[in-house]
Amino acid sequence: MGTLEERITKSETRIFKAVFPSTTNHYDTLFGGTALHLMDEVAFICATRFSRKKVVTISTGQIDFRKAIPAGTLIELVAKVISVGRTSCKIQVDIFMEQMYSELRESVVAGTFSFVAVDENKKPVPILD
Ligand SMILES: CCCCCCCCCCCCCCCC(=O)SCCNC(=O)CCNC(=O)[C@H](O)C(C)(C)COP(=O)(O)OP(=O)(O)OC[C@H]1O[C@@H](n2cnc3c(N)ncnc32)[C@H](O)[C@@H]1OP(=O)(O)O
Repeated sequence: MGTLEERITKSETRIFKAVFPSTTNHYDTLFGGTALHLMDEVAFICATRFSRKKVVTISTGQIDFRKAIPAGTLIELVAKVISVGRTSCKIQVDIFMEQMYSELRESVVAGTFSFVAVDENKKPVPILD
């Protein structure tokens, strides 16, 4: 099991994607709904790896789209547990954009997602045993 800090470190979750035209809008930048979908997915994986329990999304915090993400770039989503309650945990998700053919990398989107651990009757249970 390990300490709380070890669990948080171990559950940090990263996903890379290439931004292809199939995921972009009429401005040729990543569709916001696609970004939200990917953020919820990586946050869900992080919360699941942290708790190793069934979790559901209870809320999202403010999501800041600081820069548009053009087609033809790479993105990395990084999810990390930032707070732990009795039945819930909050996950910070950052999206970093990278150029394909240079080392340029910058933080472009950030937000938080909260999850609650639930039992088979969908009732909240402790997030950690
Ligand atoms: C195009 C290709 C498609 C491909 C496809 C791939 C899909 C790739 C996507 C993957 C993504 C996966 C994501 C899956 C996860 C869902 O999809 S879940 C679906 C959406 N979520 C739901 O339906 C949940 C609905 N809500 C509920 O069922 C109930 O509110 C819950 C969660 C069981 C909680 O019940 P409750 O009685 O309200 O709980 P209560 O005891 O009051 O509070 C429980 C905890 O929540 C906290 N809480 C309550 N309200 C809030 C709030 N507003 N904010 C923060 N914390 C709160 C409380 O403080 C408490 O925390 P602790 O202090 O114990 O730590």
